[in-house]
Amino acid sequence: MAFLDWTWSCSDWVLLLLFTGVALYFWGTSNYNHFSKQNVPFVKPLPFVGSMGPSLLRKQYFPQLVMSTYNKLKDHPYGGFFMFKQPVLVLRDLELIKAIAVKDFEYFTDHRSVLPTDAEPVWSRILFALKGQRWRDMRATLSPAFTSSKMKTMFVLLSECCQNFVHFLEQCYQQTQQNECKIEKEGDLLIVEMKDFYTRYTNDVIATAAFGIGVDSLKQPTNEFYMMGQDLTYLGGFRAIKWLAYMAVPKLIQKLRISLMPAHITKFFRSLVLDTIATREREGIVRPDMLQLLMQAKEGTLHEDNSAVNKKMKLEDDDIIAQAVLFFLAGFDTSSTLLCFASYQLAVHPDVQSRLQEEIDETLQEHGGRFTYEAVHSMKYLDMVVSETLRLHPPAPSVDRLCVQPYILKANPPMEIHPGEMLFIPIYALHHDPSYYPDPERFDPERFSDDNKHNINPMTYLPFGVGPRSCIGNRFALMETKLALVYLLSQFTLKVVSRTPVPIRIVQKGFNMSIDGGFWFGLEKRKS
Ligand code: HEM
Repeated sequence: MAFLDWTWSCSDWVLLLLFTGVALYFWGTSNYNHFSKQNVPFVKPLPFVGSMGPSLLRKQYFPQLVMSTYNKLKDHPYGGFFMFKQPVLVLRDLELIKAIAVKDFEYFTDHRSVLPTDAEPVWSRILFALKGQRWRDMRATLSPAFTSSKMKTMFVLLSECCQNFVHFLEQCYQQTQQNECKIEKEGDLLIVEMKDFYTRYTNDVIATAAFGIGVDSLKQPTNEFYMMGQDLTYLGGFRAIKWLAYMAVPKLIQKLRISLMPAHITKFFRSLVLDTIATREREGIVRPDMLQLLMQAKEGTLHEDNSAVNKKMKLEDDDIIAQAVLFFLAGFDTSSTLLCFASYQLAVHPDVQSRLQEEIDETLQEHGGRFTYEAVHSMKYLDMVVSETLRLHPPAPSVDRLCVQPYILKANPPMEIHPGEMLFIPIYALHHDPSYYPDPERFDPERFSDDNKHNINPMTYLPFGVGPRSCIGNRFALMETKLALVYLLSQFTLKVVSRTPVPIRIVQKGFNMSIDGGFWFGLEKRKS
C-alpha cells in the first residue's frame, strides 16, 4: 500500500504535509462565515482558537476579553465572536437581554453543556447542567431550600463559622495559636492573605450548610474536606488541557468518554453524602442544613413557604450528591472572591470602611450586642458596599444561553437564531459601561443608596445572572458574605500594607478571578 511505503520521496511527504495543513486549516475555520453570511458584525477570529487567542496567551483575562469584545461591537445591538470554533452571539442591547433571559425565556432555557454527560453520570445531574423540563422540575424541587425562612434557619450555622474565624484571628493576634495558614504578626498588625483565609471560611460554610459536617479549616488547615475541595477546583496541568480540549472539540471528548472530574473526588463526596444521610436516617438526626432539605425533597416532604408540599420530582441519591457538590462548586470560590474584592475596596477606601464600622457598631448596640439575621439584613450601608463590589468585580464575568427553539431576534436588523446556537450576556462589560455607570472604575457605594438606586436599569446589574435561570443561591451568598464582613469589621480594621498590590492587576486562577501577588492585607485590632 503506497501510504505505508517508506520509500516515499521527500516531495511526497511535503505534499502530504501541505495537504494535511490545508485540510486542518479549512476544518479550523469552517464555520467562520457564520456571522458574515448573515451580515452580523463580529470580532475577527483566528484559525482554531477563534476570538480566544488573547485569553489563551494570558494577555487578556476573561473579563477583559468580555469587555474588549463588547467595546469592539459598540453601536450594534448585538454581534458575534468565536469561542474556539463555536460562534457566540453577544447581546449588548438591554431590551434584547430582557427578551432572551426573561420574556422569551422558553426559547433559551439551557446553558451550553458544561460536562460530557456520558462520562460524568453524577456531574451531569447538577442543576446548572440540566436542560429543558428536567431543569424546570429540579429547579422547582430545590427552590424551597433557598427561601428567606430557610436562610434564617441556616444563619446559625454560618454564625458559628464566623465565630470560629474571629476566635482564630484573636489567638493569632495574641500569638497563642501556631498556624499553618498564611497569617503572620508584624508589630500591631496581622498580615493575612485574605483569599486563603476567606476560602477556608466559605469552605467551612458549605461543609456545614450543604454537607452537614462541621470543619474548621483554619485550625485544621489540611482537613480532608478542604483538601478535596482544593483538588476539585484545581484547574492546572493536565486538567487544564482536558478542559481546553473540551471547549475546543466537545464532541470528540464526548465520544472518547474522557472524564473531566477525577474519580477519587466523586467517590469522596458520594460516600460523604450517603454516609451522612444513612446516619441521620438511622439516628433520627435533623439539622437545619441543605442536606436535610435535599433529603426532604427526596421524600417529597419539602414545603414551599406558606404553600403545599413540592411534588415536582423525586430525587435519587445521585441527584442529591450532584446538588450538594454543585452548591460547593458554585458557592465557595465565588463568595470568597467577592469577600476579597470587598476587603480590598474597604482597605483602600478607609472613609467607606469607617462608615461601615459605625453602622455595624450601632446595629450591634440596637440588637443587644448580637448579630441576628434581622440585624445583618437591616444594614443599608453594608448592602451598598457589597452591591458596589459586585458591580465592579462580578465573580461571573458573563453568562450563556442556548437556543432551544427557532427564534427571531427583534432588533434592527432582526436575526434568525437556530436551536443549538449560543448567546452571551456580557455582565462584566455592562457593569463597566460608562453610559450606565459614570466613571465606572470608581468604587462608589452611593450608586446603590436609596436616592440613587432607582436610576439603575436592572438589566445593567446582573452579578447573579438574570431571569428564571439566575443564581438559586444568591440569598445564601449575600448572607454569607455580609455576615463575614460584619464579624471581621466589628473586631478588626483592614489596612493596606507593603504587600497589598495597589493598584490591582486582575489575573485568572482556575475558574475565578484573583489579583496578581495575592490579597495581602493588614488586620488591626479595634479598640473596644
Ligand atoms: C457571590 C457569590 C455568587 C455569585 C456571584 C453567583 C453567580 C451565579 C451566576 C452568574 C449564575 C448563572 C446565572 C444565569 O445563568 O443567569 C449562577 C448560577 C447558579 N448558582 Fe450562583 N453565585 C454565587 C453563589 C452561589 C451559592 C452560594 C450557591 C449555592 C449554595 C450558588 C448556586 C448556584 C446554582 C445552583 C446555579 C445554577 C442555577 C440554575 O441553573 O438554575 N451560587 N450563580
